[in-house]
Formats: sequence, structure tokens, C-alpha cells
Amino acid sequence: MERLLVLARHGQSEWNLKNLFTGWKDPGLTELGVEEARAAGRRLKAKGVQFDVAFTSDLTRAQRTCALILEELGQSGLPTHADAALNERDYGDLSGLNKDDARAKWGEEQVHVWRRSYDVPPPGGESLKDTVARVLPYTMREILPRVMRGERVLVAAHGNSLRALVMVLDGLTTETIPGLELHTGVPLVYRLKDDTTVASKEVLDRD
Ligand SMILES: O=C(O)[C@H](O)COP(=O)(O)O
Repeated sequence: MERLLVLARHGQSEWNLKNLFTGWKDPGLTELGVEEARAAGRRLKAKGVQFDVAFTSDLTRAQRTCALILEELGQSGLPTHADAALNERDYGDLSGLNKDDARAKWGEEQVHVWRRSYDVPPPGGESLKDTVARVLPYTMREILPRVMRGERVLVAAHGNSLRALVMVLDGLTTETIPGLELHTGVPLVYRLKDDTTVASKEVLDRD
């Protein structure tokens, strides 16, 4: 039985382009972001991937990415569940600030800790640990059972909500998670064993 789980970060958003902390804010995709999402769909198609169900967040950039990937696969109209549990990490007081301005104000190191550490939340926002605490129960309850039943599942979400999942799937630790970067519009194709651990992982990077 195929146990397929594809994780895709959304394409470039308007605020990615402007280099702003985004979190729970809801900008749309840029033209490049639309193209990145379509290209992700085309790369999945070239691998012969088809889905039975899709999951996404309640934010526009992920939902649009999900729809564009499915369109490229000729699967528009596939059952799709949108849930805030898959939203980007809440960037709290940093939301809307420019990332370079933040580095100038608080220092490179502090901003890196807020962006990439496991358990240090940005002021008023969520740490990755907080994000794991909502992404993982939702995944265990809604997504994993379907994968294990043989449904082919697409999850179109965000840099940090997907880092939360990849941390668990790849067995990363609090020491190694800061090194993980997920790029816009790059699908990660996982196949799971019958004990839910990872049988294989393929990164469908841009050419
Ligand atoms: O929410 C955001 O600002 C980004 O899309 C993810 O940001 P990060 O790379 O700073 O975690």
C-alpha cells in the first residue's frame, strides 16, 4: 500500500517579497508565488503523483498554493480541509516588521533565535514548540490516519507549521532544528512505512 504524504510550503507571498514577518497576517501570493505553486504542481505531475485529499491552513497564501498545485495536477475540486491548526507560527509583535530592520534593532543573533530556535517565542507570538503543540495533534487526528489507510495526502501550509512536522518526521532535535529551512513552492514527498516512520523522502527542488 502506498502511504504518501506531500508537504508543500506556499509560493512567495507579497510579504515574503517585502521581507516582512508575516505569521497570522494574510497577504496573497505574488506573481512569482503563483508560478512557484504551479511549478510545484508540475514537478509533482512529472513524478506521477495524484492525491485523494488535501489539507491547508486558513490563510490565503497556503489555500491558493493548494488550489494551484491541484489545478496543475488536473485535480481541482479534490476534497480539501482548511484548518487554522496548520497556520504559520504567530509572529506576535514582529508581524508586519521588516526582517532587516528587526536585525538592526535587536541584533542578528536575537532575530535568528526568534526565527529558528525551538522554544524561544518572538515577543507576543509562538515558538516552534508552541506551533508543534497545535500542528502535531491535528496531524495525528486528521492527517496521519488517512495516510495510513492508503489515502494520498497533500498538505499545503507554511514554513514553520511544516518545520514542526518535518522535525517529527525526520527525527530532528532541538539542536538540529535551527538548521532546517523550507523553501517556497518546494514539495517534500514522504512515503511512510507501516509503523508510520519514514520509508523515503524526496525534495522536489526547483531546477
Ligand atoms: O511568517 C513569515 O514571516 C515567513 O513566511 C516565515 O518566516 P521565517 O522564515 O522568518 O520563519
